[in-house]
Amino acid sequence: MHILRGGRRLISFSCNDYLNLTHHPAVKSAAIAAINLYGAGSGASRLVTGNHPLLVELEERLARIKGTQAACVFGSGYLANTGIVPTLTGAKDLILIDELAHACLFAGTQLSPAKTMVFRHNDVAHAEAILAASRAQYRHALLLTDGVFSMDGDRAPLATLSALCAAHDAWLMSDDAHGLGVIGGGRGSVAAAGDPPVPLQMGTLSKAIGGYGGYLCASAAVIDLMKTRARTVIYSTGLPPASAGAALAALEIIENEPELTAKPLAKARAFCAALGLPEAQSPIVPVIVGAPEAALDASRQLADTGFLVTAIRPPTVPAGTARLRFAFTAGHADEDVARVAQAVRDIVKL
Ligand SMILES: Cc1ncc(COP(=O)(O)O)c(C=O)c1O
Repeated sequence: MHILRGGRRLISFSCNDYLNLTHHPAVKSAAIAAINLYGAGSGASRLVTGNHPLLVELEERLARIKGTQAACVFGSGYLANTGIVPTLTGAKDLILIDELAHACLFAGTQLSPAKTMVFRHNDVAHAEAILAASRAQYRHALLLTDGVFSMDGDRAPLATLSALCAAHDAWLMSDDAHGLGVIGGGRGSVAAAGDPPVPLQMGTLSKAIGGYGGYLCASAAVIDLMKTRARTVIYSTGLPPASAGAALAALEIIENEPELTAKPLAKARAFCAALGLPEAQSPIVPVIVGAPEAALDASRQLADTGFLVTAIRPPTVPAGTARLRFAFTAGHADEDVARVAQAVRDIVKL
């Protein structure tokens, strides 16, 4: 939560370590124990000799939390998305993707020969219009969305998208990188949406889980396909034991400490209430400033006040929407949330 920058100790509102598990004693001990037992690295692709028992345990646990038949762990969230999308789609298929979906979902579409069409952000009617006009010309259709959008903090309408996909015989895939551990009682964005059918639930172990790695939770048939076909599984070294061990310990905490998992969203909501912003839907709150220089300047001024809040600029976000991106964690003191809100009020014209 604290970061040393240029010799100064700043309170960070820019870290995705929502539950502060990167430094949790049980998580660190589990990583050390995994190294002691299985070594520092996995030594090879999982298909060769890199498939240590902790990965299997982790997959079982992720599948249980997400309520799917099975799961596949990848080296990272980026590797997951760039592996999953081209494994599921071919030249005769159609991909629909939300315009604000994460860069690595777009990277996945670039690795697929399928036709890709972009729908307006969270605009189910636009996605429906595309499916109504085009679905029949393609073999399979895959709709891609973030569950929680990483730069805006809003959530996808997963229940409506699920119904849309069912009506048009399309697969729905959600990226829950910023949902697991912090919404839906800790189970993520699908749970928060009331558990609608979402057959492909991807995520990362690098944010609320506090470590590193990616995953897909899905049916046993899809997971078998990933483990035998996804290039980022087959041709990449298995996740190191320490990361798997740490993730298992983190998930144990997430499943057993609902009051902890509720905190980041509560802090984000207190911040929004203090500034008169719309209620936060996740621990991520953007304060849109507009011009890139203005965002950089506001970030510098906040640093002078003792807060690290990174400016996010195009091309990461659309032109004209440069912003301060706040990420709230369980460990942020209520006084610091109030103080940073006051600083924003002083620095940014809202
Ligand atoms: C929505 C989303 N998906 C995927 C990723 C990539 O995950 P990883 O950092 O594990 O590669 C990120 C961020 O890093 C993200 O914000």
